Amino acid sequence: MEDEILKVEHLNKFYDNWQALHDINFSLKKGEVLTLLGPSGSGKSTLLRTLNGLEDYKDGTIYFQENKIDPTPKNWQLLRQKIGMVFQSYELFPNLTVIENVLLAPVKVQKRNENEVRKEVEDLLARVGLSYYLNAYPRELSGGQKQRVAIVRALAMKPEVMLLDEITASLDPEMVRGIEEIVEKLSKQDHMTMIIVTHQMNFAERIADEVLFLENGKILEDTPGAEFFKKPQTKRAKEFLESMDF
Ligand SMILES: Nc1ncnc2c1ncn2[C@@H]1O[C@H](COP(=O)(O)OP(=O)(O)OP(=O)(O)O)[C@@H](O)[C@H]1O
Repeated sequence: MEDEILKVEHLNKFYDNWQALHDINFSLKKGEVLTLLGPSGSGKSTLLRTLNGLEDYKDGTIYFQENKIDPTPKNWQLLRQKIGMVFQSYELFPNLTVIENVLLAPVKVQKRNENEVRKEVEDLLARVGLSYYLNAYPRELSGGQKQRVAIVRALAMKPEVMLLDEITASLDPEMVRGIEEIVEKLSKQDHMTMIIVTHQMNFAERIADEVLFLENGKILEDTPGAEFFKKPQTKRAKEFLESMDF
């Protein structure tokens, strides 16, 4: 399909002998935001991590821009330049400053010109309100600021798609909204293609073009966001939304 960035067909994932993901199928088009919802332990993080090569899978096929991924470590290393990921726990290097954290991959991995990248990332850091913190260390930042750095670090690679794994889950409530606004702008203004795992239902409703509802490692629903939050198709999804006070 034209403009298809990611496609997953019949993906099965095991942890030892236990099956964590069952026959996962979906596709993601350029500019689209897919949100993974479901109860704790339903396999959302596992699926996201599999799409970034952080988890192996037993069978099934993942396509990136219509090319079948040969899931070798070397291929995933290359693909991580195109498939950016942001984690709940920031994963910043504690011994590097903000600007050093952000410049590391574009300069050392992508071998791009440092001055050129520096200009770009300074603009990105300004956009998220971090101009005064270029030379600060992660320990000097709040959780919300650290997460902004992590988002900019992923963006600095100019990825085709971003995977966001519960990126507001460790933040104080007053920080959550600021991060959500950054992600919403990324979608609405920059048309960034994203897959988002979140427990914030209001945010998911605002941002999701499509919702995958998972339970026990299976996709129970694949529904447009506008429909899912008004009228989920399955009883389980309805109960889930009620349990989230939605
Ligand atoms: N490294 C691992 N080894 C073994 N089992 C794992 C591992 N990681 C996750 N699991 C199991 O896989 C299942 C899915 O976990 P996963 O973290 O993907 O769920 P989730 O939907 O993201 O949950 P949450 O909303 O609580 O983050 C759970 O039963 C979990 O215990």
